[in-house]
Amino acid sequence: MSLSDTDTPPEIEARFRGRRGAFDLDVAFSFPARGMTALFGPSGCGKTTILRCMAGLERMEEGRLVVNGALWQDDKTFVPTHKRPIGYVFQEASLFAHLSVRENLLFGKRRTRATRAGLDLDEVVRLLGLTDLMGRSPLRLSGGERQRVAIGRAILATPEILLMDEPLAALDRFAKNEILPYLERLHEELAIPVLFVTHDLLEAERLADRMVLMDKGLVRANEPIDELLADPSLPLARMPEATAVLTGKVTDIDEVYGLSTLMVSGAEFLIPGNLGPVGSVRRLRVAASDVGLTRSRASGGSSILNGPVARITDVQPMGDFQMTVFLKIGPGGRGAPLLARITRKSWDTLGLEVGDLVHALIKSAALAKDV
Ligand SMILES: Nc1ncnc2c1ncn2[C@@H]1O[C@H](COP(=O)(O)OP(=O)(O)OP(=O)(O)O)[C@@H](O)[C@H]1O
Repeated sequence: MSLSDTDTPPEIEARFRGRRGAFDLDVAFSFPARGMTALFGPSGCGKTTILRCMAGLERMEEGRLVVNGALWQDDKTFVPTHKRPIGYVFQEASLFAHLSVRENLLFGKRRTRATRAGLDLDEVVRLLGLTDLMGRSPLRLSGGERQRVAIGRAILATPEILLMDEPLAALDRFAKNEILPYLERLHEELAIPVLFVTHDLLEAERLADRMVLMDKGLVRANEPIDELLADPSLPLARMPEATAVLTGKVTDIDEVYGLSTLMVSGAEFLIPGNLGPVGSVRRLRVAASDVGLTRSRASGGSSILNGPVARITDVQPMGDFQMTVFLKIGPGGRGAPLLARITRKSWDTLGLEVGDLVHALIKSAALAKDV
């Protein structure tokens, strides 16, 4: 029975075990063959090694890799790199200096296999904003522009999976901010699954649907990003900059007040600015430190527009004086996860307990940051 005969959506299944010098890698994880998955963890935890194993650039003592039902590696099989339909984007774009941007992009396209329909050149050029660069030499591009071309070239080869190894790491913050919106757009429109390595949490929060969290050669967690960031058993929610991501659909634009309504699991949010056409999917990052809690919302008594009902699912001390409160939005407490950072005094004064329903007050300015 082929995968298409079952209800199981296509996925990528990887298992690699072996030693490099003093470093032991022992990972087994799978992720859906759609959307963006971040491979996240501290320096030296094995992220690049995993990507290289997936590309067939390295072969571990034990390995198994299945991509969309096709076996690329097991005890007996090892599909060589040049036969793997992958796109690989490195930290530094390696473009052909003697070719124009257009020729570099078409070089990717020439390798296109006929089996899988992908984006055509015009779509890639539009998505990555390359129109004005097409005739230029890569030597006359900024780092961010070069990286956009490298990503475009990789996509035009219509791979089964796009592997990106810290594609933004070589860029300064300004260039990163310039390229991130293009990647967000790609995220919306690209059918090819992307596995990208990063140790920048902000990148993962903005782009990833899922995160594989690594530590010392092991996978510590592999979950949808919204759940992972707010998982009380993992370290990310305990960091000072702990942040939740909320994904929702734009349901209304109020031109008079300049507010967009975003329908998130469990509540509607009013977001300053025009978030784009009704129906589009948008993501909000909400820092725990931008969320306060109250038991009741006195009518008309607050400038805060967003105070959805949420249930407290867990609480952890953060140092001596603060608490991290874990919430699920909605009266049933089953909606999107959210985090709040409040003082221990407020926790005690309000007499809060796990299981309580509260209002999570979110500053509008905090919601307007990325959009
Ligand atoms: N061929 C090798 N021989 C010896 N040690 C190796 C070899 N390849 C990788 N290592 C070691 O394996 C560990 C994991 O390396 P890897 O590059 O995968 O980490 P990483 O998580 O991608 O790190 P970074 O975020 O710094 O790029 C490191 O300690 C590295 O020194």
